[in-house]
Amino acid sequence: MQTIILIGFMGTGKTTVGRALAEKLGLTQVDMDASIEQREGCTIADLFRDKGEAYFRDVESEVLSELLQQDKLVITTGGGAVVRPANRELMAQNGLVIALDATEEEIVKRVKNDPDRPLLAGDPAERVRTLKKERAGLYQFAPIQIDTTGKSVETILAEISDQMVTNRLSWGD
Ligand SMILES: Nc1ncnc2c1ncn2[C@@H]1O[C@H](COP(=O)(O)OP(=O)(O)O)[C@@H](O)[C@H]1O
Ligand SMILES: O=C(O)C1=C[C@@H](OP(=O)(O)O)[C@@H](O)[C@H](O)C1
Ligand SMILES: [Mg+2]
Repeated sequence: MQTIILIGFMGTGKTTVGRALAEKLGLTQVDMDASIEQREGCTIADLFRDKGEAYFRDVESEVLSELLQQDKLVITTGGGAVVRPANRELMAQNGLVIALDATEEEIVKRVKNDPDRPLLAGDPAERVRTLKKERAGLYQFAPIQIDTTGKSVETILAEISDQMVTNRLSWGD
């Protein structure tokens, strides 16, 4: 079984759907943000505050390349892991990439009361609108694209399976 990588903007459900997908396929889920927090011994919010975003991006890239050396994982990335072209290339070459999306309104509804996303601090609706525009296109390299708006996790898993068949993709041996 090859490694599966979930990408998508913040709040599109990568961590949540990845957990269910790993359970369904009998794989281990590794959430990159959780790995970074464990490695650095602090929360993502603390890391941004104390060391800055550039430092976070360096750790994120290291964690990604280490995880991609293993098979049989479901890796749930942070929404900005696709910003560096080298990371996108690594993902495309070393796993099956699934992109999740949702409307701005749905994302804001899901994350507005969550203090754990430093890039959405202040006015979450404005931050989502601006950042989502800035990052438009960076998630398009995934062969599977799922709009999660208004859908249950079960429906999302079913749509992933449907697209696997339609696009003649395999989970690997
Ligand atoms: N399909 C869904 N429908 C409604 N709420 C969802 C859905 N998927 C995730 N959520 C909720 O949205 C929030 C963000 O989900 P999360 O999995 O952390 O997203 P990501 O990892 O992409 O930032 C969580 O509170 C989660 O419970
Ligand atoms: O989009 C981003 O730049 C980020 C997304 C977050 O992960 P989620 O997408 O799981 O919220 C987390 O990695 C960090 O706050 C930065
Ligand atoms: Mg997440």
